[in-house]
Amino acid sequence: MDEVKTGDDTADPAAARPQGDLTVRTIAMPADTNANGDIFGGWVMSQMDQAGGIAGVERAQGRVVTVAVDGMTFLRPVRVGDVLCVYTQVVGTGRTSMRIQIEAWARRFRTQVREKVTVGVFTFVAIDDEGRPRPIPPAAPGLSP
Ligand SMILES: CC(=O)SCCNC(=O)CCNC(=O)[C@H](O)C(C)(C)COP(=O)(O)OP(=O)(O)OC[C@H]1O[C@@H](n2cnc3c(N)ncnc32)[C@H](O)[C@@H]1OP(=O)(O)O
Repeated sequence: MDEVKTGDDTADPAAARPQGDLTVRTIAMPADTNANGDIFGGWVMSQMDQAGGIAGVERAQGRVVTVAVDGMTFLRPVRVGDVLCVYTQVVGTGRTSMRIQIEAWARRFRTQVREKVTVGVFTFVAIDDEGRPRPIPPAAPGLSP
């Protein structure tokens, strides 16, 4: 699989910046809370899956499905009123599959404070109209991988 290196911003959290393109931006609502009053991890994963799907469709120029999720880490809770911003970056492609690094950041309610809340690498497979894997087309010039 062709892979690209991604930035490691763990050394200096104060200097941390989202990696990738802003793909989904949405607000966390009361209906998405768990018994603790925080937002369900499943809701955050769903937003990440949708963002990965958008990035995957763009890269694969057609339908894709999620086949695997690796290294999902919930770093901080998301709270009602936070703006969830999901960033995506294609970090590797195989014949029919793509690995997309996805970061979710929360802009805290009524502040400009931004925190990384969840990260994971999702694998999507390009599929044809019958749901069978199809080859990923070559990347557009200047884009990698
Ligand atoms: C169940 C759900 O609703 S989950 C949510 C939505 N997702 C889905 O519905 C997807 C359900 N799964 C499927 O339809 C099928 O498994 C498919 C179409 C994704 C893959 O079909 P398969 O017959 O397994 O295809 P195949 O074995 O050729 O693998 C296709 C690619 O996926 C990759 N792949 C398959 N399984 C995995 C896995 N668990 N992890 C990472 N990559 C995988 C293969 O390495 C291959 O990549 P490559 O062509 O780049 O080398």
